[in-house]
Amino acid sequence: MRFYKYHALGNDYLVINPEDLSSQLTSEQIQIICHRNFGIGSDGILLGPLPSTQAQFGLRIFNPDGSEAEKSGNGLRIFSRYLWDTGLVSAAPFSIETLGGVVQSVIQDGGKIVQVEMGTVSFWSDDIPVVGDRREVIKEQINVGDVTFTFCAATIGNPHCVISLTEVDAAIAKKYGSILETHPFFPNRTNVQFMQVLNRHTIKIEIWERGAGYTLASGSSSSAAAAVAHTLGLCDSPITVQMPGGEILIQINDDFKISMTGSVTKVAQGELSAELSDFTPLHP
Ligand SMILES: N[C@@H](CCC[C@H](N)C(=O)O)C(=O)O
Repeated sequence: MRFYKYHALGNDYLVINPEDLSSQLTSEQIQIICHRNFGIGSDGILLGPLPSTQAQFGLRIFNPDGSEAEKSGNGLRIFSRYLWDTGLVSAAPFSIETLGGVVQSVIQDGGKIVQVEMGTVSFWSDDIPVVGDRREVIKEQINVGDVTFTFCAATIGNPHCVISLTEVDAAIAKKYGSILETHPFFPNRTNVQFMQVLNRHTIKIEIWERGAGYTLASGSSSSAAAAVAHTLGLCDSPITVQMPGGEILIQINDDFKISMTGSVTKVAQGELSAELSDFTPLHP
């Protein structure tokens, strides 16, 4: 089975073309392939191009724990670059259908930069989802052990919990991320961002991803956090999102439509050993 490995600001994905699969990928296979020791190692798998009646291409996105994500901003930039590298698209905009909706991509700088129209951010509880009465989830309280955070929740197709603090670092994301990811407020779990506003056009985020854990960058997290900063009146579009892996530019229009621009880097391509698919580690 062929794979193509790319990273987007250190958030790495494997592209697998369904034409190279003899059968559906199982959750266990996804977990092994993504495992940093027992497999190739990645923050997820992009399965495509798939047929679509809504867009030129279809895409399915899987997290390293085997769960399926509705959307992935870095994943969409990487998949767009794969389509460019394989000659399936040109410089003209093209559409991709995901579980979280249809997006439009434009290749820039020979594939090194990709701009994606990510769709519209919603803060409504029934869209995200968040339990409780239907409302926009803005500046609510959430208890994590003996700590209470003020958070906002948003969706850009996948769920996000955004916590604004005066200072953020990797340690706080790693300490509280997994508890917030699986908090009962979020029936489908959630991605988590700890956000520090640096100025009216710049934020810094530390990320704990649903089904992936701590990652160096996230496009959908950047979209959600920037939208929260904007709706709280703390930032104005365009917003540069600083992450450990690098920066993404987020533009927000008056209807909260999000445009995301960021880099993509090709890492490798190769063949997955048949032996790997048969391997079942004791503790994956
Ligand atoms: N890294 C991605 C997010 C991938 C999906 C996320 N883990 C989820 O389950 O929603 C990004 O760049 O958006």
